[in-house]
Amino acid sequence: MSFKSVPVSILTGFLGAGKTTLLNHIIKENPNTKFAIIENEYGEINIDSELVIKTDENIFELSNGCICCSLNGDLFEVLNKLVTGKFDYDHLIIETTGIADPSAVAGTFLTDYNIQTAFKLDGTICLVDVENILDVLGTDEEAAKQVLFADFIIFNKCEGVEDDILKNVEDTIKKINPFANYCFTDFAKVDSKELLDLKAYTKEKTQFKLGYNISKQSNIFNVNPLQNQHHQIVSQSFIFENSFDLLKIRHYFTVMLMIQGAWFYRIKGIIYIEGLNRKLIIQSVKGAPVFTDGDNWAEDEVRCSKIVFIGKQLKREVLEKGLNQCIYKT
Ligand SMILES: Nc1nc2c(ncn2[C@@H]2O[C@H](COP(=O)(O)OP(=O)(O)OP(=O)(O)O)[C@@H](O)[C@H]2O)c(=O)[nH]1
Repeated sequence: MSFKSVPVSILTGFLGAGKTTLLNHIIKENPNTKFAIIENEYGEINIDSELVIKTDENIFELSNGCICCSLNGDLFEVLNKLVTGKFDYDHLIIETTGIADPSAVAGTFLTDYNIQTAFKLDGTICLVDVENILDVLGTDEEAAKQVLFADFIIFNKCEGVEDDILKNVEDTIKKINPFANYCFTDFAKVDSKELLDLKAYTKEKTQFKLGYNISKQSNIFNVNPLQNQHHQIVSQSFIFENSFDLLKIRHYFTVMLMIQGAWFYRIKGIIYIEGLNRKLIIQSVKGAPVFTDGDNWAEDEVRCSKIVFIGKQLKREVLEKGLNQCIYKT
């Protein structure tokens, strides 16, 4: 049983804003800190945990739902496991889904007496994709909740964005949340020492932030009971055991996003390509796909592809048919 009060940082930000990129940056910048990481993915399969750089961190996955609503019970279970198990860690980082309301996650640490004894919420960090945020704020209220609740805002993906657009984004975000500290960057390169030591949740500030009275006895399952709807945002996850044809799959994603890109908020996948010893990573954030090399397949690893689509009005059978056409054929 651990009796130390471990600091907790919550990473929030809309789909594809750069949360996993920040997480990897934090891990790299702090080799002497042992992190426990909770990865929540809005799909049945968890891609992010495989995209986090491999160290000896303790990584826990919460998939198939959003941490701020249906998965709150699972979060509670992982926290119990961390407290009662033989895990060695100095700091807990929770990467929420891109559509999570971080106040509900923070509430877990502020309303449950046992959890409060073991963990100390340090702060909520929100990634803002400066290229997409204005569009997203207009259509998805989750994005505004994330900005509103943040203690530190990272304006990410700034390279090449014109100054007047940046200024517009900054003004808009400051209107939503004038209290957070913030910085502008690319690939989430920030001073992580400062980020992990925000000390944002003093008792007085907490009550103000959450907007409701905190009772030591309240039950975490009752936090924000009405906010378990994420509009029409759906996720469709696929696992394929057969290998894909490199040219066909690249062509499929490029053309599909060109024609129907508006419906897709986020695509990420780890793809098994015939003839390649490396995994192929596909990423798309409201736009053209980006393909990068992943790690080599380990000798004992079962090769398969995992692909998650998140967006509106996504038809599973159509996606499945398209992907099936890209399977490698001899
Ligand atoms: N050009 C550019 N790409 C970036 C930057 N930061 C992150 N990316 C890329 O944007 C994509 C999404 O980044 P992630 O870190 O996975 O975003 P995320 O917020 O964790 O995504 P979800 O968990 O799906 O919501 C990846 O392909 C990143 O490499 C940046 O500053 N500039």
